[in-house]
Amino acid sequence: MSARNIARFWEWGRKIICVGRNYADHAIELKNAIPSEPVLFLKPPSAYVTEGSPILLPFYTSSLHHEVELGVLIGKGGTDIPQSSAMEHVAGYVLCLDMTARDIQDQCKSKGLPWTLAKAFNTSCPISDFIPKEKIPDPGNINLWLKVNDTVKQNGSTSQMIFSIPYLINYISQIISLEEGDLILTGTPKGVSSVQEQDVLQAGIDGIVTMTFKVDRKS
Ligand SMILES: O=C([O-])CC(=O)C(=O)O
Ligand SMILES: [Mg+2]
Repeated sequence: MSARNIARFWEWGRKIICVGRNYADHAIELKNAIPSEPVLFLKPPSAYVTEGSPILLPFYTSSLHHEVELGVLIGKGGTDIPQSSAMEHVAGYVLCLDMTARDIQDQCKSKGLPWTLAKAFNTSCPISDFIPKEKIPDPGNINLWLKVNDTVKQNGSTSQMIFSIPYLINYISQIISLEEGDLILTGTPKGVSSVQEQDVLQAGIDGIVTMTFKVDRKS
């Protein structure tokens, strides 16, 4: 069997672990408390979508939001990974969108129900090309941006994260063992807003990567 290619990790069927409220400015814009420990939720691998395919509006939402996030790709698995060696477990990065049915999430929050319908639907995790680790020497200080139809909506630095990447790898791996090919979405800065059918979303990491996705409705 030929060696698997980490650059096509989304085909491996591994976990997508998402961190919520990791930027104070975004927690505040949605009137959430600033967390004292990371807020975690999951997306299934069927949430992945790559450039060339559209983001599909779920039929049950009227408020689909974009959230641009840095994705950290695990290259070496582990349990109880110490912060001091956490970065040795990283293979690289991807730019991600944590697409969120905000109206459904609000309903789930008020009813005390899980966020699965709001966060885990097909195409809820658009991703860029794989970015090898060496291309981002300091992932704690890069700029993420997102435009909807050429209007800038989000523009924030990963230096604003409440919980750093080593902290998140240590915290998550004490609860959910990490495996090669798992992806951690590290949360979104402020500026989330709703998108409509036929909108074009462009996102990037300054100097590193850009990606473009169209929003469509399932035919
Ligand atoms: O706002 C949310 O839904 C939580 C979240 O995913 C984030 O902060 O990135
Ligand atoms: Mg998010």
